[in-house]
Amino acid sequence: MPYEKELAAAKKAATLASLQRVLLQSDVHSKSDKSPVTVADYGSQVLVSFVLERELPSVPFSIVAEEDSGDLRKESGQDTLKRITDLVNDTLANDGSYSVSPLTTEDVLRAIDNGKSDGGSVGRHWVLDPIDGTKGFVRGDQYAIALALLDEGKVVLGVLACPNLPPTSIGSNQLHSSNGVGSLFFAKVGHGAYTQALDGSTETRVHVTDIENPEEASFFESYEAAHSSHDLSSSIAEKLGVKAPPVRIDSQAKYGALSRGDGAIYLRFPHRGYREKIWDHAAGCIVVSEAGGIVMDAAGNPLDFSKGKFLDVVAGIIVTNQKLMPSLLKAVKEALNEKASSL
Ligand SMILES: Nc1ncnc2c1ncn2[C@@H]1O[C@H](COP(=O)(O)O)[C@@H](O)[C@H]1OP(=O)(O)O
Ligand SMILES: [Mg+2]
Ligand SMILES: [Mg+2]
Ligand SMILES: [Mg+2]
Repeated sequence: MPYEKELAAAKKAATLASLQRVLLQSDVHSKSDKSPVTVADYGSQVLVSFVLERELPSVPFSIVAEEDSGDLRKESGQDTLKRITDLVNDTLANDGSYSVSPLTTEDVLRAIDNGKSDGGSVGRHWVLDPIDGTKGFVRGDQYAIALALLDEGKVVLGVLACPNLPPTSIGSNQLHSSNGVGSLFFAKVGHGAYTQALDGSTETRVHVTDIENPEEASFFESYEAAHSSHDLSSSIAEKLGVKAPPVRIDSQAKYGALSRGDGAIYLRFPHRGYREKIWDHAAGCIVVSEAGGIVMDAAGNPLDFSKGKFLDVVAGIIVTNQKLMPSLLKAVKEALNEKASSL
């Protein structure tokens, strides 16, 4: 079966990265674009790179990943580098699947730098967001480890590990895992989307909701208003006739929740000047598509992951089922036109 080994390796990598035990509020640093990064973001990138290299030793290796080692190579980054190295070694030792001598700080820097690839339309590239939704992670809310594989510019498999998303469906007031077990979602092109609890229970196939009436639909959007315009999504929801208030959660956990029918629509309208990255959508996009949903930009184009690390989308990203997409696109067009004429 195509991509079977790769999917098994990706599940193992994302699951291991989700087992890092960290003190949440500590170790938050600011990157040059002012967004936060934590010891766990780096640790997760190291663990995923380590597991993929171990599990797929014969394959040439390319990863397009969010984090880089620049700040950790500076004098001021030495403490953080040491903490990342300890965290990764603790996680590997607790898991026990790999008998290796502890990684050195050099090994850690090298593993982070494996993520330097530019991607593109030729060959195979892994696409990794080691912690997607860092702000959610720091708050103790939703976040995801998001890993996908591109082959000739197309997403062929994706895995989302969501440590704080309960394995049973969420309502708007039950967003947290009550027993501490999170959810894993995975999909391979042409083979459907599946979920299982992050502690390894049996897998079940997932489908997006088959709701046709927008009045029965609920929608997801970013928790952070700085990441996506809440005004625009409420205007779209109103035009469409959605009655329920928005369900705001961080990260690609939104794609996971949508793939199993917890909500019907995901609206994302980043503010002017922000460019979407492939690692923020590749895994979520294949999980939802294989669950029967559709992911498009606000002009109705499919997402193109073949152009390097950026996704050039028109205006925003919208996700829903086949039945609701035509009326959603119409509402989006109207809301965008209104916004343009009011400026
Ligand atoms: N100014 C911004 N606008 C939109 N998205 C952003 C912005 N800054 C960071 N992001 C990224 O948006 C995603 C989270 O979106 P949300 O949780 O709102 O759906 C994350 O990938 C986050 O990066 P990161 O991976 O560093 O957390
Ligand atoms: Mg980040
Ligand atoms: Mg992200
Ligand atoms: Mg991230």
